[in-house]
Amino acid sequence: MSKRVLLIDDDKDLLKLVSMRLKSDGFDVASADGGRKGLAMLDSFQPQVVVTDLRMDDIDGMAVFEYVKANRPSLPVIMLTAHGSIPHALEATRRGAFAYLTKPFDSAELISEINSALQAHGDTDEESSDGFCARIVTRSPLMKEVLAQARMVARSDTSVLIQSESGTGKELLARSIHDASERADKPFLAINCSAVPESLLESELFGHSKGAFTGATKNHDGLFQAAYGGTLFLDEVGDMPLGFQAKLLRVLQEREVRPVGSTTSVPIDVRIISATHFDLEKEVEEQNFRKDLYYRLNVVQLTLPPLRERRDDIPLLANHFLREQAQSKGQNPKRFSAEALEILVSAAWPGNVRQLQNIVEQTTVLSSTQVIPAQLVQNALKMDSGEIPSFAEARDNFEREYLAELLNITQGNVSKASNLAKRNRTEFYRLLHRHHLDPSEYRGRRQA
Ligand SMILES: Nc1ncnc2c1ncn2[C@@H]1O[C@H](COP(=O)(O)OP(=O)(O)OP(=O)(O)O)[C@@H](O)[C@H]1O
Repeated sequence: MSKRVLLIDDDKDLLKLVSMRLKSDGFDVASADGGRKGLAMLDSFQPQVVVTDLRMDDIDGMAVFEYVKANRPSLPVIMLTAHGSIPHALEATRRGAFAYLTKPFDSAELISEINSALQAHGDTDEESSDGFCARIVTRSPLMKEVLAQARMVARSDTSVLIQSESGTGKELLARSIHDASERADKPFLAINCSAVPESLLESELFGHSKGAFTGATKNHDGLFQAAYGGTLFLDEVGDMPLGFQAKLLRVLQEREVRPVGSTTSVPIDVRIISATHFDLEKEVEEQNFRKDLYYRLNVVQLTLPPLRERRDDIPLLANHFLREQAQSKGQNPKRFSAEALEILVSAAWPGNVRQLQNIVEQTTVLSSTQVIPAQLVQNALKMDSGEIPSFAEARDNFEREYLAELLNITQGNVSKASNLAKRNRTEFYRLLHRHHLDPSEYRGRRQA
């Protein structure tokens, strides 16, 4: 596929000449004879490199660069400058422009800079063709398929369930769907159902009225009300306690909430996007998740592939995070050595994109040179490689050990064990089932 170059220069002759030269070299070129026209072509043409003259009458090259930097931070910009404006071009490269060339320049020189820019920026599209999910960096066909589905559902009000491994970008996708929907100018609010204790979920989501419980000193809008007109993202919905699932279902069916302690209901207007790293269908089969709620949440299901199934994205994402980090610190981006990149590309990535982001952050901070060496990457991956479980894994491990200990103490007596845990028997059985613990194996055992 030809690489797309957007050429902006108010010198029409030069525009024609350079455009011909780039086209004969296989580039797909769009040209604009002014900054304003150039910016207007960003969305329709989706360039992979922008080449812009610095001095122009309407919007100058510096303003073009600033606009691109703010709106398409990963799109490289090459500045063309006349001799007198070199200081401005230097300033632009200091602020993140990829390179500058002084007029008159040799076309071969420009082509070489364009190729370097493409290489340094992952040599690929960072966005899907219509600008949907501008923040989602990918070149993976698997991802593009998911994004195409997401783009279609964004337009409707359908409930979406995103079922994928931790760190694959579920929240980012949910936010992108919201941004591409008609609800974009209303709030996008998120709640992590596994991080909020059951006793607080109701007031967090539905709100409470003054005096509803000790400490409720004034009326409080829940997230359903606060997100009115917008989108509510229920993260880790698979962790929602069964008892609460029935309440949520009722709210979704009746499209109104009654804040805790209130006698009146309030209408709601939210789109629900939920996410889980569990196989929710299996949870339904094992009666850990309500079937009726599952069907209500899972009108459309999207699945993000784990990073190990889209290794082509790794250099792209690594460069993206390097640039993001440099930008936040107002520095020039560092880069990975070729060997370091190879290690990144072949790593296992159990924590997916979030883990890659952490590794990039760690190694950038620790590298004393602009080029991050392979050894640093290797060390960071080793340290990250599993002695420390993820929060979800640690919680699962704790639950399993806790339940096993209760069975051990009570020698497999489920009534006693559920009493100790202050859970009813049915729920306790479900927990045992989820962790594949069989009480009969503990009967008659001497306490360990
Ligand atoms: N394709 C991508 N392009 C750019 N950034 C990404 C991409 N995928 C994920 N990220 C970034 O990686 C981090 C993790 O993503 P996110 O929180 O959306 O994942 P998640 O699946 O919701 O994670 P968890 O399961 O841990 O809640 C975020 O900082 C997000 O911006």
